[in-house]
Amino acid sequence: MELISLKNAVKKYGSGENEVYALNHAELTIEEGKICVILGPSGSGKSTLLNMLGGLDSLDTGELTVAGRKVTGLSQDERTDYRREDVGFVFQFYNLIPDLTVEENIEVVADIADNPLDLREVLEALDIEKYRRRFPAELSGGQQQRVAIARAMIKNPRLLLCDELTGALDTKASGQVLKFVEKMNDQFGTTVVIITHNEAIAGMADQIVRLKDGRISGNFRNEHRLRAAELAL
Ligand SMILES: Nc1ncnc2c1ncn2[C@@H]1O[C@H](COP(=O)(O)OP(=O)(O)OP(=O)(O)O)[C@@H](O)[C@H]1O
Repeated sequence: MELISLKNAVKKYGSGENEVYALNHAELTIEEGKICVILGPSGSGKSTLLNMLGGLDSLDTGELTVAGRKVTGLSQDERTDYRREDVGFVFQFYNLIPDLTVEENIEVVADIADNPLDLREVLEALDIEKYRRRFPAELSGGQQQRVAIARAMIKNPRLLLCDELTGALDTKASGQVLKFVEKMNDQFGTTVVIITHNEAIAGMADQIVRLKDGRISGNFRNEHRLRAAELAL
């Protein structure tokens, strides 16, 4: 079943000579329960696309539907509801709250979720139970990213959006973090969209999308999907 449908998406920045099409009539569908990796050079529109999918920004023209909800045309408040209910975000730099413990970082999101997962289940799934009373600064980058994934997953989102989630990690920690992303997809059935510069990550995708100058320049089903543990990062 289709989770995401993006039709004729246009997003422009600037005007006159400085006008840039960050998305230029982009069309994309992503099936529920799949892992989709979006690749593209710097400036190709990856972050713009992710911001649209996550309801952080709105299109100039075109239509986005996620889980049957028409995201284009939602008011600011409705978009906030969409993000809160349906989308988990993971960014390159973890964005954890430094003064809260691991557990508290996750709980603050659980508290505003309509239908959160069980905290213990999420801590166990990401193998971070042992760090629950630590503060972010007491953890390695890879461990912090696992906490960030837990925080995104606790609300049981339909969609997990990951923006360069291994960009600040070494190869070993990157592999570990990707294994946990794959586990979220397996265990909770969450649809995952990963935006990255790293071509090797595409190996774990069911769907590989390439962006160039705001256009979808490639969109393939990956028939020979690798497990995250097999990636040559
Ligand atoms: N707020 C903005 N104001 C003006 N131009 C913008 C803005 N955001 C993005 N752009 C432009 O839109 C285009 C797409 O940018 P975007 O950040 O989506 O690309 P990207 O593929 O994510 O790049 P990177 O990999 O460097 O993050 C670029 O030309 C960028 O300069």
